[in-house]
Amino acid sequence: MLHDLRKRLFPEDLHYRRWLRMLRIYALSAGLVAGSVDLVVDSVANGGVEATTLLAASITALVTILLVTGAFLASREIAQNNARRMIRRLEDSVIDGSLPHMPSLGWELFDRGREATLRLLEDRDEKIAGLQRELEFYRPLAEDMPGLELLFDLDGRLVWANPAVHTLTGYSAAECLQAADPACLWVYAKDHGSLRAMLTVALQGEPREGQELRVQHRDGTLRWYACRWYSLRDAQGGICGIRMSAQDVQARKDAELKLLENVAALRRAQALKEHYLKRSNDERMRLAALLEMLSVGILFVDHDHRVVYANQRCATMWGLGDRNDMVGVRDEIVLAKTGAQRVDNQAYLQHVEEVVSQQQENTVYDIYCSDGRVIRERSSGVPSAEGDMLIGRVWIFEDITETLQTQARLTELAERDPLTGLYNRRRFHEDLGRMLAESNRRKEALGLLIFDVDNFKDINEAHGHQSGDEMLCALATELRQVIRRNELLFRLGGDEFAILVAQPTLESVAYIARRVAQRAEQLRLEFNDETCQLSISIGVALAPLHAHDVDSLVQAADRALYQAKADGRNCWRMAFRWNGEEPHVASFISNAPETLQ
Ligand SMILES: Nc1nc2c(ncn2[C@@H]2O[C@H](COP(=O)(O)OP(=O)(O)OP(=O)(O)O)[C@@H](O)[C@H]2O)c(=O)[nH]1
Repeated sequence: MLHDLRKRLFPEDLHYRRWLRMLRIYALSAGLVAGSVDLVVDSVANGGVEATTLLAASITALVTILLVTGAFLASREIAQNNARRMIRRLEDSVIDGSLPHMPSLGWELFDRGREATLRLLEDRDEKIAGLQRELEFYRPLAEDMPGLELLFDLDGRLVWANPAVHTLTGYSAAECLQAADPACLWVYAKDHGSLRAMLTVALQGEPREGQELRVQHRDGTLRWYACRWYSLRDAQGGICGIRMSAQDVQARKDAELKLLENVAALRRAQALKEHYLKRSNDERMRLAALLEMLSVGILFVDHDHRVVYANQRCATMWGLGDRNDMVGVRDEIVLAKTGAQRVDNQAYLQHVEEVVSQQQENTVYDIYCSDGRVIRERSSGVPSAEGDMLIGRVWIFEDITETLQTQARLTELAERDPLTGLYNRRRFHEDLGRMLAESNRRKEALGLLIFDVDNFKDINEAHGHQSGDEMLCALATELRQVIRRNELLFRLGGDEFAILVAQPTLESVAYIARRVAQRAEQLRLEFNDETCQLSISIGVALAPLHAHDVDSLVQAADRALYQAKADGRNCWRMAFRWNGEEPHVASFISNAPETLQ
């Protein structure tokens, strides 16, 4: 049995011999103990113990104790050596991954330990096999990852790279592993520092996400990658390596770049828009201030017929209160509210209807108000910025009452003779042209009487210029009373006057000439207690009887007047009938009206 045990557990003889030697020592010790005990027993049985016997027995016992102690120590060393040897075998088997040859020692304690160890090892093998299967399962996943997958050890050395590294960088996994600085083999030079910083942080157990760097392919092209760093931990939780997982984000980078460009373009556009908006607002404020300062009322109505803008002048002009209250109100409401102020509201509404429906441009319409005001209205369509449509209509209201009054006064001044208050030569020519045209159009006659005070120079010289003025004024006043509704009296200048007669007959103008001459003759004025009297000479011409146009009609009347002067004054003469030749002056005198017939 010992031999078998030796062969199974200790192939070397050294330990066996030591063990055998120990057994012999035990046997010898047992013999010595038995001999000494036998000697002492014999001595006791023989009736006494001799000193020599006792000494011999004592020495024998002492030797026996020493032998047993030595055997015990030797067997303990052997046991320890055997245990160490088994442990070494276990360690070896753990290292090379094989189950150790552990035969039974035949001792219960050792065998229990052996069986427990074998169970542990079998468990370990099963786990290893399981891990192996898992590894085989996951390996394709790791190797087929589309991005870069790299493993670094704790010294930052690359220990594994997935096959995709070849496609993505142009360097094979083997080339990467052999390179002195494999990561920097294909990381863009400007990003080497970033990569080292990321690796350092990851090795410190603080991996970060979202860091990006550029990978430069062997062919020189650059692409952006997003890196994720993971700490690989062992069973005790300590960091045993670093995994870097990098995904191509070039498309996202391109999109981001495009987005940034678009955002920049948008910002520029926004800034430009704000700039123009500010300018537009400034412009609007300036325009609003300008519109408020204008003396005209301004009303803008959009194409939906609602008031969009009205200045305060407009609101005040039409008695509509605050201009802001007008905004948003329909134009028909505004027209209705202001209708009572217009003399002929119906005509105005019709005008507005025509202007709006026919989209008339730059129309002018004078609105006569019941309070005496005259408001001139102008309107025009407002085109859109594109110019393809009208966005509304602007109405401008100008109170021209004062203007018209001033104009009337100026016209009066320009057309009136300041001395006598009669219409002057300018107005005479205007009215003559207008009435002659009207007469021609209606195929009616027009009569012209031109008369001159006889020897007025003498009156001036005799009584003074002032007296001459007074005489002229008195004559004008007198003749005003003679003039009828269809007759107009003018002072042509100096002592010369004229009368225009609408729709005359030869009889009627003769009658007027007589009447005028008589009233002039009857006029009496006192100068320096001296009664003064005057007479006039009259030239008469009719259109179209004696002339067809203004100049020839005046000329005919002038010639008749000249004839009256030549015939001794204080008479009237009529031009000859016009027969296409030079008109001849009639030789009728004022006190012979019957000869007209
Ligand atoms: N007082 C006064 N005299 C005027 C005015 N305008 C012109 N005269 C004068 O009127 C006179 C007109 O004279 P004439 O018409 O040429 O001659 P006349 O003396 O009237 O003689 P006949 O016309 O030939 O009958 C001139 O002496 C002018 O100086 C005026 O406004 N006031």
